[in-house]
Amino acid sequence: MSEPIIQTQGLGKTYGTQRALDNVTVSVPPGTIGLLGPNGAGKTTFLKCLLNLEMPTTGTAQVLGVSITAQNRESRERVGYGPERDCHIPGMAGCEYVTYCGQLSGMSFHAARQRAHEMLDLVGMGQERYRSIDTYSTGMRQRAKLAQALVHDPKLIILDEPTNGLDPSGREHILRLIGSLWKEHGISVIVSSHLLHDVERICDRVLIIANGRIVEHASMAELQKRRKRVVELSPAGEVTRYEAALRASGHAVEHLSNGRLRVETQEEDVGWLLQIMSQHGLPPADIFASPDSLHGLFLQALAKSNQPVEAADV
Ligand SMILES: Nc1ncnc2c1ncn2[C@@H]1O[C@H](COP(=O)(O)OP(=O)(O)OP(=O)(O)O)[C@@H](O)[C@H]1O
Repeated sequence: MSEPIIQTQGLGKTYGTQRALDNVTVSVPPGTIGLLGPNGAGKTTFLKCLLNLEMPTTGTAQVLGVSITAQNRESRERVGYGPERDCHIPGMAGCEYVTYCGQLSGMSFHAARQRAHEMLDLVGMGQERYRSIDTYSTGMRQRAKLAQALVHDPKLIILDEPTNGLDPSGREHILRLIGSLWKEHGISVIVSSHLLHDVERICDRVLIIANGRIVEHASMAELQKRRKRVVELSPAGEVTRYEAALRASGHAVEHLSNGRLRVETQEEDVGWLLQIMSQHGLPPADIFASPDSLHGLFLQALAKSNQPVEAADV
């Protein structure tokens, strides 16, 4: 198995009396990793501790095998960061800013300038790169932020809400790009997001954090295996007969207030349901099958942690 990109042992962070991170021990292999959790769960604190931007109160951690408290240039050269908030320098043009970030990470001016233009091309930024970032739209700022995270050719980039404020086509472009970084360039990505669908699309591994603790850490493949689909059945009449038939074949059935019957299954299709209906001579009914994937697992993980979830979090 490859070297973990992140390893933590009992990592904790307290602000005054607020425990933002609580005894986190985790080992994360390379790839595209989604960091999920509701507001205030501790995602940003976790990332900032890994980046040595916050000093943990307890525990230790290594990023790409290097202790986070070792203030060495090497770790800055190998890790890129796109923070949630704007981080540009007022008055600087996009290309000047990305070049400057490359220099801060140890590149010469000429190498940084060349690479800045390549990265601005990659994120889909055109001639706007010569304008002051102060005049940029939210989408353009997000692109500039991603370009600066990549400018020094890091082995790992850490992105906090990288698609915030992007319109659908901009979001699609950036998501595809982030999704390709590991597969095509060997750059691991840790992406913190509220958008479960985005994470599900581009990540091969998920960490869920709640109340400062990791409550789930699994590959997408493992999650797929655990995934349950929800099937709802809307019979035209004789609901009790459908219910009895489903129960007789060993299914737990929930009777919903809208008259539908709800069943959980691990089957990909509804052939099993059609078979039961046919065996019991039941007339056709409307069937609604929904893939209850990451969304359901997210809620289950949070329920275990007792962290309340706001509608906006899912
Ligand atoms: N500098 C700080 N001083 C005091 N409390 C803080 C500070 N930074 C974070 N916190 C608190 O620590 C907890 C975790 O915050 P954090 O920003 O890490 O959560 P998050 O999961 O990134 O949230 P969001 O999704 O809303 O950005 C919250 O209760 C927050 O209010």
